[in-house]
Amino acid sequence: MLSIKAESLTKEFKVFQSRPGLKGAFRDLFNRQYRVIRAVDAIDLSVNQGEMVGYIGENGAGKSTTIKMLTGILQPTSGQLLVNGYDPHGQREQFVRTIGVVFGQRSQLWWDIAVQESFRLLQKVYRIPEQDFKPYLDRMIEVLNISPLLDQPVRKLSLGQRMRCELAAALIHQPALLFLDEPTIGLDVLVKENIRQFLKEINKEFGTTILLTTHDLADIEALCSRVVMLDKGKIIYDGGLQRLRNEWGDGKKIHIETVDTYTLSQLQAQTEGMKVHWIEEGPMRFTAILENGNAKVPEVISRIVEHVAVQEIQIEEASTEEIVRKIYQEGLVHA
Ligand SMILES: Nc1ncnc2c1ncn2[C@@H]1O[C@H](COP(=O)(O)OP(=O)(O)OP(=O)(O)O)[C@@H](O)[C@H]1O
Repeated sequence: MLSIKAESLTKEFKVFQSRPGLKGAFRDLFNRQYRVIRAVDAIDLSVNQGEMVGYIGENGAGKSTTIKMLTGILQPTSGQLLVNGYDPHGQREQFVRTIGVVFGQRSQLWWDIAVQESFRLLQKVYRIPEQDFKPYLDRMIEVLNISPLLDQPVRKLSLGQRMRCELAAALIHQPALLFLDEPTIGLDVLVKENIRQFLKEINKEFGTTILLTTHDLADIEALCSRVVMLDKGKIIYDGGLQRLRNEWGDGKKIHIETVDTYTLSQLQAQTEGMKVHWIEEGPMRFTAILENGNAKVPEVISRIVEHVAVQEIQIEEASTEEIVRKIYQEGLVHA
């Protein structure tokens, strides 16, 4: 079953443009001029139930605008959109019961009341029967380790504590789809790791679909097997994290330490016909740089170990962060 189905989804904003000078301001009074910004430009996106998808892009790429349409906050300018089988904007009331939302900067908990009171209020908002509410909430409290925080007002919590409570609040009605916008921003390493672990668990146990928007690519690496990359309102990559690495992560390096002394040409000879560039790092240390998906690491290694006495081998892969930076710099469509 599809959680999200978007076809040619587009959002345009009309932005008022003022003319310079006093004369311009006067003319603006009678005849306003607008410029149209296409924040999201005819995107097609299908997400299956249970998938964990990373939605990434530079500032202003159109991520928030997409999420706002997917959560029903904004009405699309054009295109088709079904989320959990609903039109998010048109059928908002039924639709919101099927999603959970965590927007890093905004809270859905009431600031001045104790956390558990917020949970109770949300139970009423979503009309969750007590027999469903209690055991599930107890489970969240345990896994997220928020029991000591329940009787504290939200304003007294640290960011990491609040984030864990936000997650419990977003999941209190057991939504099929969870939207996360920068869920680990500003958190320390340990809390980040706990939250990632928790998200993996709920995805596995309840089959919750997760759409994650983040600038922290470590979140994506830890959680998502699929990445959708947006640039100027268009999807420029939609596929596996591994494919992204294979296609863009050129410069994959193999560091080799040999037992005996070899010349550079002896090593070069082993990978003849392959797109491998060799560098001599020291008397018995060499580096092979593999070109973009053409030369495969296992094949290079097996050719080397057949004829060269090797002491140590180390493989260095480009990080997702480097790959993404490169894609934006080169501005090429590889998908
Ligand atoms: N309400 C609005 N009115 C006019 N323009 C808008 C509005 N909201 C967004 N935009 C414009 O649409 C484009 C996409 O913005 P959006 O906030 O979706 O990007 P983003 O990828 O979420 O960026 P960031 O990572 O900075 O949050 C930008 O050019 C932005 O200025």
